[in-house]
Amino acid sequence: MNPQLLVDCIDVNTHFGALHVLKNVSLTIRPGETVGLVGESGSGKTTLGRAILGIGPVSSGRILFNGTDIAGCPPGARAGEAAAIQAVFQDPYSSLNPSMTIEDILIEPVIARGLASRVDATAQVRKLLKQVALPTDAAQRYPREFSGGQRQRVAIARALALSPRLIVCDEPVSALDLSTQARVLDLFIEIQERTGVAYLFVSHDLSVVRHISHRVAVMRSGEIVEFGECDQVTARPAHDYTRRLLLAAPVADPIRQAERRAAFQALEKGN
Ligand SMILES: Nc1ncnc2c1ncn2[C@@H]1O[C@H](COP(=O)(O)OP(=O)(O)OP(=O)(O)O)[C@@H](O)[C@H]1O
Repeated sequence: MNPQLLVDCIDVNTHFGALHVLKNVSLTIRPGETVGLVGESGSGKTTLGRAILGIGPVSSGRILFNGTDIAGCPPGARAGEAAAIQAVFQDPYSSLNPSMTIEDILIEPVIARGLASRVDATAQVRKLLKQVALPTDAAQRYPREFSGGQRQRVAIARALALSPRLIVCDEPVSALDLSTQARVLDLFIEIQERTGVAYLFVSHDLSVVRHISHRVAVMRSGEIVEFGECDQVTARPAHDYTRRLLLAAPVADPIRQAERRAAFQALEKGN
């Protein structure tokens, strides 16, 4: 075991019936690091994220979390810190229960695990809302009263409620408009700087991954074909498939790219 690693996936395989989806996948995540996971639709990114979360199957291989093998172990059966691997998914509209107030959404994971009394958990809500830059009066409101970007902030706050060491972020900004994407990405970075949480950041969008990742893994047909420092992989890719992904990104949607650059530039100027 390497003590410098938070997550160490070793030769992970997943089959869905006859379909061999993950093929000897090895990938590491260091404490406080963001690893971007890119690849075309159907390449197996979500399957790997779900395996790490304990909500998807593993046929063989090991997933070490802080040295403990958690492969095939559902979240409820995970001991200690491994219980606190959290997730933020793509769709902020369907991932929040519409009949619950934001306060109830935020305290539910804490109460469900018996980690705090309702009174203590409620006291945490204000802090969580502040962490994601939502007003404290949001607590008594319902998801329908918020925009997509605000709902994704609620989903991030819910993930933070258990003080996780890792959040699996599966396309967490894909459903948002471009300026909201930039602001939510900025929030992910700010939270990481403050808390030291690590992210596995799954996206088909290389410009998003480039903005947020320390290292990038490229997945093709269930295999990691390239894994390295973000600058290295995106500026000097070693694999043809990565080069094709990089070439495809700006050409496929030049207007989106220009808008995104403008949004990031505005962010960098503090607008
Ligand atoms: N529960 C399941 N049962 C059967 N096949 C599945 C299941 N989940 C995923 N698959 C298949 O596994 C393959 C990989 O899917 P996965 O969702 O991991 O890809 P992805 O890279 O995340 O794609 P996308 O970017 O479109 O979300 C696909 O062929 C998919 O149809």
